[in-house]
Amino acid sequence: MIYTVTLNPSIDYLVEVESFQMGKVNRTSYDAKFPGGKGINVSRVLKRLGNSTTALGFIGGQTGEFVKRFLRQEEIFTDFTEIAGDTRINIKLKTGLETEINSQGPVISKGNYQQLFSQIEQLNNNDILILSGSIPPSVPSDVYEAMARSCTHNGIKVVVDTSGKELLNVLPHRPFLIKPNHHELGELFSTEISNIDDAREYGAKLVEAGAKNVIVSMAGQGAVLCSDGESYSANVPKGNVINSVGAGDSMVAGFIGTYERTGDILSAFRFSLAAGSATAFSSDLGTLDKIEELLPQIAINQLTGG
Ligand SMILES: Nc1ncnc2c1ncn2[C@@H]1O[C@H](COP(=O)(O)OP(=O)(O)OP(=O)(O)O)[C@@H](O)[C@H]1O
Ligand SMILES: O=P(O)(O)OC[C@@]1(O)O[C@H](CO)[C@@H](O)[C@@H]1O
Repeated sequence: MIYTVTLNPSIDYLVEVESFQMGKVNRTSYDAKFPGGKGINVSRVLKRLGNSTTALGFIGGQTGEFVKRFLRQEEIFTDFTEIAGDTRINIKLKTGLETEINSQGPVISKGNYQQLFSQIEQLNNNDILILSGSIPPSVPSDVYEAMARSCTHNGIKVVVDTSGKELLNVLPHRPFLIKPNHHELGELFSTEISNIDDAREYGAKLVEAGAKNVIVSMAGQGAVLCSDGESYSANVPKGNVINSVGAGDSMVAGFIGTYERTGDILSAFRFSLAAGSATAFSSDLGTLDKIEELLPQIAINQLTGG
């Protein structure tokens, strides 16, 4: 079974405003609510690909009920830890530009944290654990490191999609996949990643530091996969970007879902690009039909130099 962990789920409130005026009353031309949080997005895309997942994490209040109901309607298994506070609401404002306002979210008690941690300790070695998204201020900042340590000891594949120190600290525990975008990769090394060669060079450093597979996503410029002495690039398909929320999560889902079905890293990489772009070209997460339509446009090239 694939388990996703979302420490800080959300309702994503998508608001479209034409001719937005700062400091004025604006009226929406479109609005919609979706369950959000990176792990939950990964679960939703994996379901569309035909992979079964259980979504774990902290959930509470009426907003949490909305998230659970929505996931139930999509027939996604959940085993959330119920908390006293309300699941947050994140605003995704589309005005021509995309502006996001992500709330801090509710306080997580020590008891809540221990409850989630003991669920993780019960996973077994056929399972895959996907740890995705920001860590709420009330949760120990080494939570991903601690979960990764516990799982890799038990032979469980761990995927981590986060940034900064939290990402660096999981590397010694040999995560199966990490997926920094090029900005996040640059921040790790205090440099700028502006092309495929830079992404290959610095992605390979993360493999040396312990990651088995590293996908560096570069938005419209494509992506690079580094794994065990080899690296590959892939292009993105052509299309109209209307929503980047969840595009990175869709890449993680596309990679893991395909890897679980085929065991083939390159097919997984190709599918991950198609899934990311299918979401970027849709108002919600990309559908399987959309992903399959985009797949033929994606070519993989082996890169020289590691
Ligand atoms: N201009 C574009 N054309 C086609 N696909 C795109 C474009 N921009 C983003 N994508 C798709 O979205 C994926 C993820 O983009 P990006 O590198 O910005 O990752 P991210 O920062 O993790 O995403 P997110 O916006 O979800 O945080 C890309 O690999 C690609 O598949
Ligand atoms: O605040 P975090 O946890 O960093 O990110 C949360 C979030 O922006 O990430 C998802 C898209 O990747 C959204 O569904 C959600 O609102």
